[in-house]
Amino acid sequence: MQTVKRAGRIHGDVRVPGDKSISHRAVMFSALAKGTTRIDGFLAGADCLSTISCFRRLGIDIEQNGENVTVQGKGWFGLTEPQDILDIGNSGTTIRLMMGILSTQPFHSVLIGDESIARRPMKRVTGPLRQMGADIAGRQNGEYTPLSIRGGKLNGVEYHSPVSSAQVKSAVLLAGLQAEGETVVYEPECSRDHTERMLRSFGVDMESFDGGVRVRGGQQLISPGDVHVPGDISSAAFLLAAAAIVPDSHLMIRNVGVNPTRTGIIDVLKQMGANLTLHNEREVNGEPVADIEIKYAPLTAVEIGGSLIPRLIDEVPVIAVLATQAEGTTIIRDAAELKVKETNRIDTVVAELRKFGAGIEPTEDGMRIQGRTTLSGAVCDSHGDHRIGMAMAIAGLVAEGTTGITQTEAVNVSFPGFFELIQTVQLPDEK
Ligand SMILES: O=C(O)C1=C[C@@H](OP(=O)(O)O)[C@@H](O)[C@H](O)C1
Ligand SMILES: C=C(OP(=O)(O)O)C(=O)O
Repeated sequence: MQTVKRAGRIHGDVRVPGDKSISHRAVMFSALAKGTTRIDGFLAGADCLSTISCFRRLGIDIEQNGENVTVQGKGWFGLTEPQDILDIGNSGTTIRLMMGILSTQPFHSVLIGDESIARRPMKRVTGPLRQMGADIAGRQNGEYTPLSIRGGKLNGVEYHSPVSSAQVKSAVLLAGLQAEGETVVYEPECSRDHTERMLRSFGVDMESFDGGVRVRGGQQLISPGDVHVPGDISSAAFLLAAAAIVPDSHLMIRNVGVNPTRTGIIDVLKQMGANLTLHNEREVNGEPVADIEIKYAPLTAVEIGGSLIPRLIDEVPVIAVLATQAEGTTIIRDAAELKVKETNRIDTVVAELRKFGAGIEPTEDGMRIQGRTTLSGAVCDSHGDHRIGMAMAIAGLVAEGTTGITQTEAVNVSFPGFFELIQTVQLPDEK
């Protein structure tokens, strides 16, 4: 069991590991482009390592040394039929994007993952890919893993996704890249656009418009040679939250990706009254990057919903922690997608924060959190969900006494070194 003690203050000048979404795509697209691509800043977390292992099984030579990865791409149709099943571990991004890619390949493959993945819905991807002509089988008619895909010739599709999901959008666009004709994906609210940005840096022509993305089939990827992955704003969010709720804190986080489809957490922190500034704003590989400085300031409650939700979906667990320390009632709505992440994050956040004495209620599509509350150290569980484990650790930094968290190995999915890093940025509470 990992323990966290109430912190005196949070201070320092740090970096966080590479962006998970960008790291997955960097490996996938490099494998699909002919020639050598060097990736730096790669997230060597369990999810992105699953992506590497799957592409090795598809015949791609990948050398990985910590944050440095070299991929010997063989072109879109250079992949070979895997001799064994492809195990994507805990990673929803890996399985859904690979479904799109494998649907275009002239061979058979089988995808499995862990028990959390086995509960996550896949019809949202199986459905449009079948419409395009892919032959996919799986439990409950393709809703759940294991999934078996026999790829082949696809036709373009005009797909109106009922959910705002970058994984759905990316899977359909990737399949569309090798389909006959044009593929258009519409979504209710704009989800993260790393696929579109990185594919453009690999020479693909695609049009983003209000409400969707359009791509023409029959395009090949051309490696840019190097891909630089910025720090993950979803990981930085835990440190930003810590500095936002522990009095007297002052923290600088360098080299963080600030793509506007991901910066909902910055908007929310500012709206709550946090003293937060972006420095040295620049663009790297078509992705906006900045250094983020935050100083403690008292917080007030917020209402969060609508188009903001996809821009902060993975940050909701830690936003709930922030809300326990903000004056007033915070309401989060339009976030039913939380129910189909690694855990049902509405249920797990509510159950675990209640152990600290937080005033938090689940709703149909979100939660309602009463602030500000004095939290008491508790023994809580990550439920095997990295973001829940880290959010509870941040709660532990303001809770009276000591907090214990079980199943914390899950944090390696997206933030290896998390507990060591929060140790280095905190001064002990001397009260
Ligand atoms: O495309 C991606 O890299 C991701 C998309 C999001 O999922 P959805 O597409 O299911 O919203 C997000 O929650 C996940 O952590 C990463
Ligand atoms: C939901 C997440 O990832 P994935 O869907 O890739 O498992 C996450 O990282 O919070």
